[in-house]
Amino acid sequence: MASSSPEPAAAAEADGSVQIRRLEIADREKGFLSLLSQLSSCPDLTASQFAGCFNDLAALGDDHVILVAEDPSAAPEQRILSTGCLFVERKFLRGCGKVGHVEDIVVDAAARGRGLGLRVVRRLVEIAKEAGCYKVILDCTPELRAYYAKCGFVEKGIQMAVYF
Ligand SMILES: CC(=O)SCCNC(=O)CCNC(=O)[C@H](O)C(C)(C)COP(=O)(O)OP(=O)(O)OC[C@H]1O[C@@H](n2cnc3c(N)ncnc32)[C@H](O)[C@@H]1OP(=O)(O)O
Repeated sequence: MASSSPEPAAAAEADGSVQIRRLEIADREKGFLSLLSQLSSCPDLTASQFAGCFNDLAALGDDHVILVAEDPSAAPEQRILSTGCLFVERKFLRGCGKVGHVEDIVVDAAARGRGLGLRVVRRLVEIAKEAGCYKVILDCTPELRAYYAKCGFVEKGIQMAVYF
């Protein structure tokens, strides 16, 4: 019996055509915001609102890196399969040291379990190391301990927050 073909996203992941790169302004049209809405509240933004936020963040240069994973074979508005962010905090401590903060990691529900989340987080950690950060930290729920352990993180301290 012939085996069924893999889904397009799985095939693109398997043949290496899913590329991880920095966010581009055109990614608004490729499903970037709907992907983020799988993580938290992310109302749609007009092209002008998106461009304003994109340009503000781009002005931070390599201190604010947003990566996306794109499947060029997917429908145009569903090409962004994963994203993650690195914010580099600069300090006086540790001889003007830098700390990397990993934020906003998400993989499209249809593309989970194929190693994309791991690839995005590992790349962000590499970028932080290349930027001279002495550590990389993140906040997550207890359910994600095992996932971030696979990404190379160890549990340290507790998270506290004030929400407005
Ligand atoms: C700092 C933050 O942003 S915290 C917020 C994290 N994001 C979310 O919770 C959004 C919803 N969830 C998702 O988008 C995805 O499920 C993610 C990002 C958590 C994982 O992405 P995926 O691409 O599915 O993970 P990936 O396939 O790379 O898994 C890597 C390894 O971690 C394991 N893993 C993945 N998710 C989990 C989990 N929830 N719990 C335990 N282990 C997990 C996998 O089994 C795999 O292990 P293996 O290499 O031994 O097979």
